Amino acid sequence: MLVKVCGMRDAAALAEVAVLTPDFLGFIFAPASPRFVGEALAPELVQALPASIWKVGVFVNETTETIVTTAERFGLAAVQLHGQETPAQCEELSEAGLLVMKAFSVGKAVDFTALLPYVPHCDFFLFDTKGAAPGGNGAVFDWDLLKSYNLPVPYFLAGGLGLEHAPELADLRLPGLVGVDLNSGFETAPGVKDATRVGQMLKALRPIVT
Ligand SMILES: O=C(O)c1ccccc1N[C@@H]1O[C@H](COP(=O)(O)O)[C@@H](O)[C@H]1O
Repeated sequence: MLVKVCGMRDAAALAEVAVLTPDFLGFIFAPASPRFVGEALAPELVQALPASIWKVGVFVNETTETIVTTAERFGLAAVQLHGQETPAQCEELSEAGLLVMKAFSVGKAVDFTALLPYVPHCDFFLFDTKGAAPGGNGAVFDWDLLKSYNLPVPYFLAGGLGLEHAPELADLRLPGLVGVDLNSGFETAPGVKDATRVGQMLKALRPIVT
């Protein structure tokens, strides 16, 4: 199971979590989020992270130009699009050399056919719980809705995941599921990850991590 730890904005916590070598580290560039990177992290700090960790910029309805400029500034190799971004914008970002992860909000039902135009332009999908904010709502959705997923794009499961979900996630088998996204459930304050809890989750999901 791939693990993405999202919403990094505290330099000390970032250093502690990076040592645990999650597969992906996420940085939020949505100004309305309490996890907005803003001036909290120097670009050089993000650029200096181990090359083995994918650095992901999370954006909500930003222009392609802003996303590409931010990615270059922080040395991001991947983008997570967490708003109403179009398939055409996914294509532009993919052509700019970025790994593209398109997030979709899940409510009481999902229509996977609506995702078909995104298939050729995305490396991953991410399913998150529909809520008041575009992301980071800290709520879990009904994972059974993903049992009928039949598209060729692998996806991450997100939305309110916490350490209490570790046993269920370790055994979870859903078509297309390749990873999980850890965010507000692993914080001592918004944007301050608790490396101890992240480490425990990694150990549960990737038992070879010591
Ligand atoms: O975390 C945020 O503040 C945020 C803001 C805007 C877009 C995405 C955001 N986070 C993403 O939301 C999901 C679920 O987070 P949570 O576990 O419910 O806190 C996750 O993919 C984050 O990357």
